[in-house]
Amino acid sequence: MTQPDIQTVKTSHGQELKVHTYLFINNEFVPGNGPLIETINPATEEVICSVHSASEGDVDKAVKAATNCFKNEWRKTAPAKRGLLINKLADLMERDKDEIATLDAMLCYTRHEPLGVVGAIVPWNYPTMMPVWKLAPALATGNCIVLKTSEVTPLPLYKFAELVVEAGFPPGVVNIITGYGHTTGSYLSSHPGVSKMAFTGSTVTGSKIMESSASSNLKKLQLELGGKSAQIVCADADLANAAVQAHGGIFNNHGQSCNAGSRILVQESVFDKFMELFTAETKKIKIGDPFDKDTFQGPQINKSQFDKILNYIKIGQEEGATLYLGGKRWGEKGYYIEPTIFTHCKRDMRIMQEEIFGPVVAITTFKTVEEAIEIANDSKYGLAGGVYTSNLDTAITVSNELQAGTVWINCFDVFDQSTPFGGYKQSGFGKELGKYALEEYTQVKVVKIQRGGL
Ligand SMILES: NC(=O)C1=CN([C@@H]2O[C@H](COP(=O)(O)OP(=O)(O)OC[C@H]3O[C@@H](n4cnc5c(N)ncnc54)[C@H](O)[C@@H]3O)[C@@H](O)[C@H]2O)C=CC1
Ligand code: BAL
Repeated sequence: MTQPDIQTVKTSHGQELKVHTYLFINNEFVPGNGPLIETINPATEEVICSVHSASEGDVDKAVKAATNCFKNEWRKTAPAKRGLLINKLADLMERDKDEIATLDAMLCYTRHEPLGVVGAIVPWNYPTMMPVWKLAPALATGNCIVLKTSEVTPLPLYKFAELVVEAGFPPGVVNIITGYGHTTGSYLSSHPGVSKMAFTGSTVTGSKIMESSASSNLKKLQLELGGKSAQIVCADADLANAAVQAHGGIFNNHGQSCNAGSRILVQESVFDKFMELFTAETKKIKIGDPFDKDTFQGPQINKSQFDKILNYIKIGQEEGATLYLGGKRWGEKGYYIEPTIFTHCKRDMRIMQEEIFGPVVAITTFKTVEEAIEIANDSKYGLAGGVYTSNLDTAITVSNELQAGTVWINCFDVFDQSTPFGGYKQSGFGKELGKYALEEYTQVKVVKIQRGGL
């Protein structure tokens, strides 16, 4: 026989309280379908009461209630109204504080503590910047770090290591190692002495690191993974600006950026004009020696990336996209690839879905902003996105609706160390930069003190 929701219980001081023992779903106390769970008074070892537990069906009900409310109401409720409700709840808690305090502890505070030894694994595309994005918040919050550079670009970090010594850091605070991913990287991410892994690289490797974390010691994780970011060019945009920004958005660092705007969606009515401006911008690219100050585009990082990119260019042609510009090796020596533009791309083509990580952009058209949002979100990735428009409503609608961790408006690839960066969906989780990064490298301890005993 099921017990009533409200039970009268006695505290160890003999005080009588009425407590709920049912589940709270959709603002109602409802009986749970799991077994009853006894609440034990740890001071007396006596049963205070039994509470209902949730079966899988109850969990489904609670998730469904939260999902419905999130979609249809709470997400759209004005922050001011949310504030009023939260304030009202606070007033009610204050009114009933004695009762709540009896059921809880009395004096309570939190401490943000370092995690201990942080492991970091970085890629080759920004060999100094990616490590620094991890080192700075890790050290500032009191952690020590073991950082594995990419086996392809170890050198800058060893120069950095010299500066660590010169600056006077105690030995052991910063440790930098190099090695292959499947050996050194895998060992580091499985190491029981490491409390957290911070990783930037491919989504495939990110999921391996998640497995290593799960099977070793449940390390806290921060994963900054791949991307296939969309740049949406609306008909009302300043097209000259859009062409310049979208160009940098894809071709900066030869396309070797996780946030590269490698899909460009152009509103049908301005397609020809945009292509004229964008192509003119692309043709200005000076390819050559990376040490020459006029060079915009140097070689790709290595033969394997070079081959991979050329293979994607072949795939794009085979899939029926129009090769509008470039598409070949540049020169005869070095891993140079011509800046390459595909047009008439279909959203399910591999060049629209997969991270190429090279100077290759896939362009398609759209009729309405709603359609552009749908195409942009049709990706397993969600790192970044952009919209070019002169309409504030459009800018706000697109930035609200894009499933991406960063949205640029009338610009692209703009970074600032005070604003956080990180992905949605399979672009990973956790934030780098800004104060959010500090949270990634700390754990919060709650201290509750029973007053009177001290
Ligand atoms: N989103 C981003 O920032 C990056 C994305 N990529 C994508 O990944 C593709 C392949 O490039 P890769 O250099 O092979 O990327 P990757 O993700 O395999 O390598 C990045 C880092 O992870 C390490 N690593 C590899 N396997 C590991 C494992 N099993 N356990 C622990 N660490 C491991 C590597 O040694 C390197 O330090 C690129 O074409 C590009 O599409 C690559 C680099 C950065
Ligand atoms: N563009 C900076 C972040 C990255 O590509 O990894």
